[in-house]
Amino acid sequence: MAPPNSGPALCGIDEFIAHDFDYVIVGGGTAGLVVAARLSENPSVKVGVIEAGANRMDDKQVSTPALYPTMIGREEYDWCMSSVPQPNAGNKTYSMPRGKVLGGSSAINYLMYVRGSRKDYDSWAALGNKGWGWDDLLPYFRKHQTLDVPDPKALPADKQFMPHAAKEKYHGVSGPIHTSFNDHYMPLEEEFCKAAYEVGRSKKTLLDAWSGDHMGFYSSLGAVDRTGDPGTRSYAATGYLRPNVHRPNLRVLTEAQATKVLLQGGRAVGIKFLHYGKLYYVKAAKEIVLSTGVIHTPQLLELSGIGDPEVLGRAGVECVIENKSVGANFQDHVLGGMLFDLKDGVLSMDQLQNEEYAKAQHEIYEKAKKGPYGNPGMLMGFVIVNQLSDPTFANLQTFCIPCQLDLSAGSDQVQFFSAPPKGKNRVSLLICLEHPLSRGTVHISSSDPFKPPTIDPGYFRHEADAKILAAGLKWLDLVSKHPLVAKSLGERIQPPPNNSLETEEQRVEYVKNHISTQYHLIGTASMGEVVDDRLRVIDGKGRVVKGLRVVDASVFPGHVSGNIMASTYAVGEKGADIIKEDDGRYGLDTGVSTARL
Ligand SMILES: Cc1cc2nc3c(=O)[nH]c(=O)nc-3n(C[C@H](O)[C@H](O)[C@H](O)COP(=O)(O)OP(=O)(O)OC[C@H]3O[C@@H](n4cnc5c(N)ncnc54)[C@H](O)[C@@H]3O)c2cc1C
Repeated sequence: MAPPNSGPALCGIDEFIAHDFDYVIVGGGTAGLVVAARLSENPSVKVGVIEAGANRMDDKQVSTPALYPTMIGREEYDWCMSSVPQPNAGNKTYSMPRGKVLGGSSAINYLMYVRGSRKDYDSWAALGNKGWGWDDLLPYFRKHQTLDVPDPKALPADKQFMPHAAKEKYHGVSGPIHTSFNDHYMPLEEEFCKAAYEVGRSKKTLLDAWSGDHMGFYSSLGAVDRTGDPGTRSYAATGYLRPNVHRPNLRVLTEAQATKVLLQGGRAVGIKFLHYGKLYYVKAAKEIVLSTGVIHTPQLLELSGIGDPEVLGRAGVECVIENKSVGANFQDHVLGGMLFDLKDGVLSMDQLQNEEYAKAQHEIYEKAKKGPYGNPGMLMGFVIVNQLSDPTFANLQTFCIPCQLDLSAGSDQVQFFSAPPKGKNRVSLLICLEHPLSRGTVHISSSDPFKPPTIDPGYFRHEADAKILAAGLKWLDLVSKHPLVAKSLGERIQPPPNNSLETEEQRVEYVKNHISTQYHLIGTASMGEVVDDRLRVIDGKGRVVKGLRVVDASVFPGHVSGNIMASTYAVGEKGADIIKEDDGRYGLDTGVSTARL
């Protein structure tokens, strides 16, 4: 039985401003709620959280796993931001969905629970960020996770399809975020998996895709709870806040937007924020922790006078602390691929367009929390294209998602999820660039905190990125022609059949004009540049700004292969342990060494 979705910690404005906080966390999202939960474990430490979105823990759009597309582009859930036109990607502007709700992007994301490869994190450490390699982070991956162990009888016979997790070594058994394998999938997913192994000539020894080696193809874990609150999304609000809403030393204010970090003598002392049209201030005796995510963290730093003097000057903000790296190093995973009609009788999630089928499945979900509504698409894999072959380091991720995802409208997320023509069942075969060489920026263009920052993802700024994605498209074309997959496919809808993929030039041209974001933004307050390896904000000369840290996905210094929610939780957990260690009030047994093993 899940605990209640509200409690004293979720308070109103009068109570919030009446508190004296040690720590104020700005952004009650994926990482922010991890930090809030961990710091408030000590009852004598007072923690406040300011979140712009609302508490939607009671909302079925959030809790029903397969309803994720219905939240994109709606202001109750999504910040609804867009990029500037991308000259190397069809000159289009691209939607940049971000969760504006308690739990942040973990409340609206696609729930895929993936970890990068060992080498991804070892590269962070190799850049000089001490303590951020794979071996350092593994305890924090385990600490945030509960692996809901599936009933072996319910699993497919093919162990490659759902690699049995070696839970003792790589997985947590009592962390706040539940992860599980799907208990409903389409036969086509299993066949795609087998075909991809044959085409990819990958090794077949995948033991555990969460062990720092995820090469291969499989149905992934998802952040779906199958034991505590079965069939529902497990996310930062349900995992890290819900069990702690009774804590007297934790207060969370929702629908409050921070507009500035208050600095006094070079030290962060408080936050200015707006709540229902009224301005307020709140102080932090110890620290301010920015966890507002990859777009809003650089925005808040810049609005507060921390950044590149030229950028700040153009926006009419006085530079107080110079650091030219704020808002730079933006990276995203770019998604391309193909769309096929399925042959008559082969079903996909698009069948949910059929009212009768949808009603029947909805009833099954309501009663048993099973069926397509409780099981978002999870079939994925990691591939290496030959020109960049390092056997441990995937440069492409692939997906077989049993529904239409319209890449011809990939710049507009609402259209991307549009339904196929009535009666059609479709499948999307996707390929995603994992380690882009292109870099983008996120900067303010005005001192108005309510004007969204200028987001320039820099898609395909580096020509090699389009070539790697195009090589992935060629690989995907081969998988689609493998007899195991081809037997279910009807007409190729995208690229249209007359759009040849024979030459590299044709493939590059195609991918440049048919991409979507995979929503894996990172890097705008990069470790080593904007924060040090203890996540303290630094100036351009490496000097620490007292009382101010960043803990969210903006601190990732380089990209990881795979979806990044799990890495963000791990960064949140490790960030919290670092803060505890520096605080000195948590006792010896709550430091880094105690991450549960
Ligand atoms: C649509 C979508 C699908 C995705 N799918 C997957 C997936 O399947 N698997 C996966 O691993 N990853 C996925 N991701 C990525 C992953 O969810 C994010 O990278 C991660 O959750 C980011 O965490 P964060 O803590 O950095 O930011 P967020 O979780 O976005 O948290 C930031 C919080 O700060 C709040 N905030 C911002 N500005 C202010 C302000 N000024 N004042 C107060 N509050 C503010 C926001 O409202 C938000 O709650 C997806 C992301 C999206 C958007």
